[in-house]
Amino acid sequence: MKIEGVLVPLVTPFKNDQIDFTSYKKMIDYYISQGVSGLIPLGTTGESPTVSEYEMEELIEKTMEYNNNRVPVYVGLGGNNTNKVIHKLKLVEKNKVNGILSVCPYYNRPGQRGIFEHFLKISEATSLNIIIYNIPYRTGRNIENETIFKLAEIKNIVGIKDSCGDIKQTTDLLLNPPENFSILTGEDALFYTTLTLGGDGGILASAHLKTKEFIEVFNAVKNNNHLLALETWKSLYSFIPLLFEEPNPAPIKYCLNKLAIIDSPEVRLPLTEITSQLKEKLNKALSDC
Ligand SMILES: O=C(O)C1=N[C@H](C(=O)O)C[C@H](O)C1
Repeated sequence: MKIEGVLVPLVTPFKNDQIDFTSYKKMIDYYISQGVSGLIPLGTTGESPTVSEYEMEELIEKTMEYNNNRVPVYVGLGGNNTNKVIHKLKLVEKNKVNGILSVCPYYNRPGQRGIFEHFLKISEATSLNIIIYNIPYRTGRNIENETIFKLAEIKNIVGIKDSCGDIKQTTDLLLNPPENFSILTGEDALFYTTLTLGGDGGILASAHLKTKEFIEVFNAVKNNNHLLALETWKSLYSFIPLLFEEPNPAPIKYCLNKLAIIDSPEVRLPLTEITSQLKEKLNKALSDC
């Protein structure tokens, strides 16, 4: 079954450096009420690099408890040590998640064969569905379309979160979509473009804000109402870059705190609070939220 629509890679709210589960439950209830198609804890936006294994287990359990089978849940689980990722699978499989979002190995910069073998070994170690995550500007490595086509033939590799940063590569993939394989953008500014080229949706940090508008763009394109889709997209297009002007998710957490959705905007080092200049810009942008 295709994964489609707007999926939110949930921030992990902290308060005094502890996970703030009260805010987290409020977020989950809020985004489900807005009509999102899925939740993704422990993505980049969830500050996965600075969440401990113990916190990860608790966060997944609480996600499933608060979600209560309302929408699909895909957990961010990736790394650059294949055996370590496989070891961590056990922490995820205890819960009835729909699958994992697994980032291309980073820092050790494997070749295409290594990238393929990495995901093949993970796919053989679990029955969970896997969405592969291609984001060269973070990992230092691009998963080429040729590798994606080979990975798409593996039964439980069910889709890709495409942040390849190359519109030709993205277009070539979208115009030659593998069968039973969902193509979701992770490049927020390309959400509308991805949909018009036949993409299935997006995993969008920016959809923490103006969530209904993102969903309206998706629904309008699916209903071939491109006038409405484009008009709605124009209202979002200038807002999105503000949320990435400083390292994600600090700008988003600032906005969620201003909107009283989370109790604190704190992030964990090496991420830091946003500058007063960006706060001013976001306050202006939020005034019409
Ligand atoms: O956490 C995610 O998933 C996403 N992370 C991207 C990033 O921060 O590079 C942005 C995208 O919206 C989703």
